[in-house]
Amino acid sequence: MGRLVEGRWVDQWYDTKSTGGAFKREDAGFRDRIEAGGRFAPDSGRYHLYVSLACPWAHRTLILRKLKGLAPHIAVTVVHPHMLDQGWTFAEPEPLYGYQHMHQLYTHARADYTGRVTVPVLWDTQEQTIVNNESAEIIELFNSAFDGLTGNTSNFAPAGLREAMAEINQLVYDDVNNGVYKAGFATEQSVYEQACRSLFEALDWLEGLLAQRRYLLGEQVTLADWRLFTTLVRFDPVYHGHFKCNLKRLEDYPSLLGYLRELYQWPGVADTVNFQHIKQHYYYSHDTINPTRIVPLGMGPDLTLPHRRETR
Ligand SMILES: N[C@@H](CCC(=O)N[C@@H](CS)C(=O)NCC(=O)O)C(=O)O
Repeated sequence: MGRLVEGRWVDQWYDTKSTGGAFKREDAGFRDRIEAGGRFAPDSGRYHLYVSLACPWAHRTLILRKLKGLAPHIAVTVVHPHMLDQGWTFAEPEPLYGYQHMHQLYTHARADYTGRVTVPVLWDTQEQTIVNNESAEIIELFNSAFDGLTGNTSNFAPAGLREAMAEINQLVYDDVNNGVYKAGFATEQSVYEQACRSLFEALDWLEGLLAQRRYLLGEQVTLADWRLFTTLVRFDPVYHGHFKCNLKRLEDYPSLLGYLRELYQWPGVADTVNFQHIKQHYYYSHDTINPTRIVPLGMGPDLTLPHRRETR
C-alpha cells in the first residue's frame, strides 16, 4: 500500500510515528458536486463509479446507487480485494483506459497529485477527471442530483432531519465508522485502548437508542442508517478479530443485530454485500496486522433470519 507524492507512487504504510501511534485519516482530494447547469451536470452514462466491495466507505455509494435507481445510469468497476504494494488494482484492466492500478486514474485526473489513493471514486468520462472521492458527499449527490433523470424521488436526507442527522453522523463517524480503524491501526497500547473503549461506548448508546426507535432518526431510514450499516455488517466477521474490537460482538447487541438484519434485508441491499471480498481484503492486505494472511473462517451472524423490528 502507498500514496502518490507529486504524481509519483510511493509504497508506504500509514505513518503513525508522527502522531504518537494514532491513525489519522487524510481528507479526500476531489470535492466537486453534480448539479444541473454546473460543470458536472447530471446525465445518464456520463459518470463511472470505482469501488472496492470490501470498503465500508465505498459500500455506502453502492447502496445509494441501488436504492436510487442509478444502476442503469452509473456503471461500476470493482477493484481486486487485495490492496498490496501498488495499492488498489484491477483484476482485469479497467474499462475506460485499460489501467491496472487505481493510482493511474488519480494521476490521469491530476498529474501532480499528492495524497492517498482511495475508493470510492466518482469519475466523469466527459472531462476525464474525478468529480468526488469522498463517500459522504457522493451519497448526498446520489440522493438527489439525478432525480430528474431517474424519477426516483425517495429522499434519505429530508430537510427536517438534516440537523439531527449531522449530529448523529459525527458521533457514528468518529467512534464507529472511523473508530474501528483507529483501534485497528493504532500502534500504541493506550491509543488502541481509548479508541476501543470509545467505540463500545458508542455501540452501547446506539443499542439503547435502537431499542426505542426503529431507525437512527425515528420512523424513516436516512443516510445516517446506511452509513452505520456498512460498519455493522463488517463487525463480527472482521473488526472484532482483525481490528481487535473485541469487548463484545455485534451478536451480543439484540437491537443492533435486529437493525442490521432489517437493513440487510432491505430490497437490493444484500446484493451490495460481498463477504468474500470483505474478509479477503482486510485479512490479506494488512501485512503489519496479519502477516500470515490467514483468513479466519467465521462469517458473523446469519443476516437472513427474521429481524423482528416491526414493533419498534
Ligand atoms: N474519506 C474517504 C475515505 C475512503 C477510504 O479511506 N477508503 C479506503 C478503503 S476502505 C482506501 O481506499 N484506503 C486506501 C489508502 O488509504 O491508501 C471516503 O469516505 O470516501
